[in-house]
Amino acid sequence: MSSKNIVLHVADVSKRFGGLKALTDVDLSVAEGTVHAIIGPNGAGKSTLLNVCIGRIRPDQGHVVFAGTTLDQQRPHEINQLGVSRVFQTPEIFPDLSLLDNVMIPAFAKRDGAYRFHALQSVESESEIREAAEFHLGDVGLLERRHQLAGSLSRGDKRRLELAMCLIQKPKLLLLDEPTAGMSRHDTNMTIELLKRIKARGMTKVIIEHDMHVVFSLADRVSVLAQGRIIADGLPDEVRGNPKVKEAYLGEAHA
Ligand SMILES: Nc1ncnc2c1ncn2[C@@H]1O[C@H](COP(=O)(O)OP(=O)(O)OP(=O)(O)O)[C@@H](O)[C@H]1O
Repeated sequence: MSSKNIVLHVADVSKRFGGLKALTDVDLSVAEGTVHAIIGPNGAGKSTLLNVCIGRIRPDQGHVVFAGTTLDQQRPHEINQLGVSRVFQTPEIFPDLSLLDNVMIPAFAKRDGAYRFHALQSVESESEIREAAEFHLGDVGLLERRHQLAGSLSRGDKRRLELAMCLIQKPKLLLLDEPTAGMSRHDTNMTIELLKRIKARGMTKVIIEHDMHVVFSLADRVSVLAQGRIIADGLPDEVRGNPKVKEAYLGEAHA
């Protein structure tokens, strides 16, 4: 690991679901300003690990430390307020509200600590938030559709909307669970370009991704999970050539 500041440290985390060991002794360090990809076959524990990082799942053992704060007792909205945002596999949007309202709500939440739409803010700050929402809708290519209802979007567009909902919070750490799932190749490439632009803004990202084109276009470092354990961790080219990684994926192909 480089000498850069570690912004996220997963230390010795284990999680069982009944008899199933979803995560076993997982250690992971994410350096500030980098894109860290987590890859692995289906059922490897990637989403569980992400959910541990945002406080949705409590580990049976181990800790997660974000920017010097141990997250053991923190609830999801408190972790969000510390500067962690996430894009889920299934977009969590407000289908009956416009795209613009969807992107404005998390900005109020970040500031006020709750999902209140008309909170105690002045009209001026509301107009600033609207401007920021329009900027981030532009970021994800949805500005022209800002007055449309979010429920009318395709699955790929809902994921881009959710990304804008994260970006407006200006997170220190952005966690992305398969950000290009359900997208056409064109939209996938647009998302890669967008994530590269965000990288230039210095935001640290952890990305779970099945699409190796996305992983190798973006990642500075790759960790590989298989059956709940980290089996490889390193630079993308090192991981690509690792025989254990090939075996884990071949095992899946032959399953
Ligand atoms: N809430 C739960 N209760 C019981 N088992 C669960 C739960 N969540 C996940 N699992 C199991 O834990 C294991 C890891 O699941 P997880 O979703 O973290 O894997 P993944 O690597 O994200 O898979 P995929 O790539 O298919 O999304 C799987 O065997 C899954 O069935």
